[in-house]
Amino acid sequence: MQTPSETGSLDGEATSTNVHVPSEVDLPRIEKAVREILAAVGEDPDREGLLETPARVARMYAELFSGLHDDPRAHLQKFFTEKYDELVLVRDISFNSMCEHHMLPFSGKAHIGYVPNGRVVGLSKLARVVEVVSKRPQVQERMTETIANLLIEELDVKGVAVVIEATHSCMTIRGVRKPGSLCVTSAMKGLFRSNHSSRSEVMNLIYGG
Ligand SMILES: Nc1nc2c(ncn2[C@@H]2O[C@H](COP(=O)(O)OP(=O)(O)OP(=O)(O)O)[C@@H](O)[C@H]2O)c(=O)[nH]1
Ligand SMILES: [Zn+2]
Repeated sequence: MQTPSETGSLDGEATSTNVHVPSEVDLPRIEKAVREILAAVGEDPDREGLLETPARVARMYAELFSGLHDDPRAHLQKFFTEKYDELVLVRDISFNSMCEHHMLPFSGKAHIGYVPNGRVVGLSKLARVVEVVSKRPQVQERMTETIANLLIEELDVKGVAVVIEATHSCMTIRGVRKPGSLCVTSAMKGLFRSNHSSRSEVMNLIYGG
Protein backbone atom coordinates (compact mmCIF):
# COMPACT_ATOMS: atom_id res chain seq x y z
CA MET A 1 0.00 0.00 0.00
CA GLN A 2 1.37 3.41 -0.87
CA THR A 3 1.03 6.37 1.42
CA PRO A 4 -0.21 9.73 0.20
CA SER A 5 3.31 11.15 0.32
CA GLU A 6 4.56 8.34 -1.92
CA THR A 7 1.87 8.81 -4.51
CA GLY A 8 1.86 12.60 -4.24
CA SER A 9 -1.87 12.44 -4.81
CA LEU A 10 -3.15 13.72 -1.47
CA ASP A 11 -5.38 16.75 -1.38
CA GLY A 12 -2.42 18.82 -0.18
CA GLU A 13 -0.31 21.04 -2.38
CA ALA A 14 3.06 20.54 -4.05
CA THR A 15 5.10 23.72 -3.66
CA SER A 16 7.62 25.17 -6.08
CA THR A 17 10.40 23.43 -4.12
CA ASN A 18 8.60 20.13 -4.54
CA VAL A 19 7.83 19.76 -0.85
CA HIS A 20 4.56 17.98 -0.40
CA VAL A 21 2.39 20.02 1.97
CA PRO A 22 -0.43 18.09 3.61
CA SER A 23 -3.68 20.04 3.54
CA GLU A 24 -3.71 20.07 7.36
CA VAL A 25 -0.67 22.38 7.44
CA ASP A 26 -1.67 26.05 7.58
CA LEU A 27 1.19 27.74 5.72
CA PRO A 28 -0.15 31.34 5.97
CA ARG A 29 -0.50 30.93 9.73
CA ILE A 30 3.14 29.83 10.07
CA GLU A 31 4.23 32.71 7.83
CA LYS A 32 2.43 35.20 10.05
CA ALA A 33 4.04 33.73 13.16
CA VAL A 34 7.53 33.82 11.64
CA ARG A 35 7.07 37.48 10.67
CA GLU A 36 6.13 38.17 14.28
CA ILE A 37 9.21 36.37 15.59
CA LEU A 38 11.47 38.33 13.25
CA ALA A 39 9.94 41.59 14.42
CA ALA A 40 10.10 40.48 18.06
CA VAL A 41 13.85 39.78 17.92
CA GLY A 42 14.42 43.26 16.51
CA GLU A 43 14.67 42.48 12.81
CA ASP A 44 12.90 44.21 9.96
CA PRO A 45 10.76 41.52 8.26
CA ASP A 46 10.38 43.85 5.27
CA ARG A 47 14.05 44.14 4.43
CA GLU A 48 14.97 42.48 1.18
CA GLY A 49 16.81 39.45 2.56
CA LEU A 50 13.92 38.51 4.82
CA LEU A 51 11.01 39.07 2.47
CA GLU A 52 10.68 35.44 1.45
CA THR A 53 11.81 33.99 4.77
CA PRO A 54 8.39 33.47 6.38
CA ALA A 55 7.13 31.50 3.37
CA ARG A 56 10.37 29.53 3.25
CA VAL A 57 10.19 28.67 6.94
CA ALA A 58 6.54 27.66 6.57
CA ARG A 59 7.46 25.18 3.83
CA MET A 60 10.33 23.95 5.94
CA TYR A 61 8.08 23.25 8.93
CA ALA A 62 5.60 21.48 6.69
CA GLU A 63 8.45 19.21 5.63
CA LEU A 64 9.99 18.73 9.08
CA PHE A 65 6.64 17.93 10.69
CA SER A 66 5.15 15.93 7.83
CA GLY A 67 5.07 12.83 10.05
CA LEU A 68 2.15 14.36 11.96
CA HIS A 69 -0.01 13.72 8.90
CA ASP A 70 1.41 10.41 7.81
CA ASP A 71 0.75 6.97 9.26
CA PRO A 72 3.90 4.86 9.76
CA ARG A 73 1.72 1.73 9.99
CA ALA A 74 1.11 1.95 6.25
CA HIS A 75 4.73 0.89 5.68
CA LEU A 76 4.38 -2.26 7.76
CA GLN A 77 1.26 -3.58 6.11
CA LYS A 78 3.04 -5.10 3.14
CA PHE A 79 4.72 -8.03 4.86
CA PHE A 80 5.48 -11.50 3.61
CA THR A 81 5.47 -14.86 5.32
CA GLU A 82 8.88 -16.40 5.90
CA LYS A 83 9.98 -19.23 8.17
CA TYR A 84 12.82 -17.27 9.70
CA ASP A 85 12.87 -16.74 13.41
CA GLU A 86 16.33 -15.35 13.97
CA LEU A 87 17.43 -11.77 14.39
CA VAL A 88 16.96 -9.23 11.60
CA LEU A 89 18.88 -6.02 12.22
CA VAL A 90 19.00 -2.81 10.21
CA ARG A 91 21.70 -0.65 11.66
CA ASP A 92 22.69 2.99 11.16
CA ILE A 93 19.43 4.39 9.82
CA SER A 94 20.13 8.10 9.77
CA PHE A 95 17.41 10.53 10.78
CA ASN A 96 16.68 14.13 11.70
CA SER A 97 13.93 14.98 14.14
CA MET A 98 12.84 18.00 16.16
CA CYS A 99 13.01 18.30 19.92
CA GLU A 100 9.62 19.38 21.19
CA HIS A 101 11.10 21.51 23.97
CA HIS A 102 13.03 23.94 21.82
CA MET A 103 11.96 23.08 18.27
CA LEU A 104 15.60 22.47 17.40
CA PRO A 105 16.86 19.42 15.51
CA PHE A 106 18.18 16.28 17.06
CA SER A 107 19.92 14.01 14.61
CA GLY A 108 21.56 10.65 14.62
CA LYS A 109 21.11 6.99 13.86
CA ALA A 110 18.46 4.45 14.66
CA HIS A 111 19.13 0.72 14.89
CA ILE A 112 16.18 -1.66 14.67
CA GLY A 113 16.44 -5.36 15.41
CA TYR A 114 13.56 -7.81 15.49
CA VAL A 115 12.85 -11.50 15.61
CA PRO A 116 9.90 -12.27 13.32
CA ASN A 117 6.98 -14.44 14.21
CA GLY A 118 6.08 -15.39 10.62
CA ARG A 119 5.72 -11.87 9.26
CA VAL A 120 8.77 -10.30 7.63
CA VAL A 121 8.86 -6.83 6.06
CA GLY A 122 11.07 -5.40 3.36
CA LEU A 123 14.17 -3.93 4.99
CA SER A 124 13.54 -0.47 3.58
CA LYS A 125 10.20 -0.37 5.41
CA LEU A 126 12.02 -0.13 8.74
CA ALA A 127 13.85 2.93 7.45
CA ARG A 128 10.53 4.32 6.17
CA VAL A 129 9.01 3.94 9.63
CA VAL A 130 11.96 5.86 11.12
CA GLU A 131 11.49 8.55 8.48
CA VAL A 132 7.79 9.10 9.28
CA VAL A 133 8.14 8.91 13.05
CA SER A 134 11.15 11.25 13.05
CA LYS A 135 9.21 14.01 11.28
CA ARG A 136 7.33 15.03 14.42
CA PRO A 137 8.07 17.24 17.39
CA GLN A 138 9.05 14.86 20.18
CA VAL A 139 11.56 13.64 22.72
CA GLN A 140 14.01 10.90 21.83
CA GLU A 141 12.55 8.49 24.39
CA ARG A 142 9.11 8.66 22.79
CA MET A 143 10.51 8.22 19.30
CA THR A 144 12.32 5.07 20.45
CA GLU A 145 9.26 3.64 22.18
CA THR A 146 6.94 4.52 19.28
CA ILE A 147 9.04 2.61 16.74
CA ALA A 148 9.28 -0.46 18.98
CA ASN A 149 5.53 -0.48 19.63
CA LEU A 150 4.75 -0.20 15.91
CA LEU A 151 6.65 -3.43 15.20
CA ILE A 152 4.94 -5.22 18.07
CA GLU A 153 1.48 -4.06 16.98
CA GLU A 154 1.76 -4.45 13.22
CA LEU A 155 4.07 -7.47 12.84
CA ASP A 156 3.41 -9.33 16.07
CA VAL A 157 7.17 -9.87 16.40
CA LYS A 158 8.72 -12.19 19.00
CA GLY A 159 10.98 -9.39 20.09
CA VAL A 160 12.09 -5.94 19.03
CA ALA A 161 15.09 -3.83 20.00
CA VAL A 162 15.29 -0.18 19.02
CA VAL A 163 18.41 1.81 19.87
CA ILE A 164 18.70 5.47 18.95
CA GLU A 165 21.82 7.61 19.23
CA ALA A 166 21.47 11.32 18.65
CA THR A 167 22.98 14.70 19.21
CA HIS A 168 20.58 17.41 20.34
CA SER A 169 21.26 20.89 19.03
CA CYS A 170 19.47 22.33 22.04
CA MET A 171 22.39 20.94 24.07
CA THR A 172 25.14 21.84 21.63
CA ILE A 173 24.41 25.27 20.17
CA ARG A 174 22.61 26.84 23.15
CA GLY A 175 21.93 26.32 26.84
CA VAL A 176 24.56 24.05 28.37
CA ARG A 177 26.54 24.00 25.06
CA LYS A 178 28.16 20.58 25.12
CA PRO A 179 29.10 19.70 21.54
CA GLY A 180 29.90 16.02 21.12
CA SER A 181 27.48 14.80 23.77
CA LEU A 182 25.47 11.83 22.54
CA CYS A 183 22.13 10.68 23.88
CA VAL A 184 21.43 6.94 23.63
CA THR A 185 17.99 5.46 24.23
CA SER A 186 16.79 1.90 23.86
CA ALA A 187 13.48 0.07 23.87
CA MET A 188 13.68 -3.70 24.35
CA LYS A 189 10.46 -5.68 24.00
CA GLY A 190 9.48 -9.33 24.03
CA LEU A 191 12.41 -11.72 24.08
CA PHE A 192 14.95 -8.89 24.04
CA ARG A 193 13.59 -7.84 27.40
CA SER A 194 13.26 -11.31 28.89
CA ASN A 195 16.27 -13.08 27.38
CA HIS A 196 19.71 -11.82 28.31
CA SER A 197 21.56 -13.59 25.46
CA SER A 198 19.19 -12.20 22.79
CA ARG A 199 19.73 -8.77 24.20
CA SER A 200 23.52 -9.22 24.21
CA GLU A 201 23.44 -10.54 20.64
CA VAL A 202 21.62 -7.51 19.28
CA MET A 203 23.75 -5.04 21.26
CA ASN A 204 26.94 -6.76 20.05
CA LEU A 205 25.77 -6.57 16.45
CA ILE A 206 24.89 -2.90 16.81
CA TYR A 207 28.10 -1.88 18.51
CA GLY A 208 30.46 -4.70 17.60
CA GLY A 209 30.96 -3.42 14.06
N1 LIG B 1 14.66 13.55 28.14
C1 LIG B 1 14.80 14.34 27.09
N2 LIG B 1 15.11 15.64 27.27
C2 LIG B 1 15.26 16.41 26.19
C3 LIG B 1 15.12 15.93 24.87
N3 LIG B 1 15.35 16.97 24.03
C4 LIG B 1 15.62 18.03 24.81
N4 LIG B 1 15.57 17.70 26.12
C5 LIG B 1 15.80 18.48 27.35
O1 LIG B 1 14.64 19.17 27.69
C6 LIG B 1 15.02 19.99 28.78
C7 LIG B 1 14.14 21.22 28.85
O2 LIG B 1 14.52 21.85 30.05
P1 LIG B 1 13.97 23.24 30.56
O3 LIG B 1 14.64 23.54 31.88
O4 LIG B 1 12.47 23.22 30.52
O5 LIG B 1 14.44 24.24 29.41
P2 LIG B 1 15.76 25.12 29.31
O6 LIG B 1 15.75 26.21 30.37
O7 LIG B 1 15.87 25.61 27.90
O8 LIG B 1 16.90 24.07 29.66
P3 LIG B 1 18.43 24.07 29.27
O9 LIG B 1 18.56 23.31 27.97
O10 LIG B 1 19.10 23.35 30.41
O11 LIG B 1 18.90 25.51 29.13
C8 LIG B 1 16.50 20.24 28.62
O12 LIG B 1 17.17 19.61 29.69
C9 LIG B 1 16.83 19.54 27.30
O13 LIG B 1 18.15 19.01 27.28
C10 LIG B 1 14.81 14.57 24.70
O14 LIG B 1 14.66 14.06 23.58
N5 LIG B 1 14.66 13.82 25.82
ZN1 LIG C 1 15.53 20.63 23.16
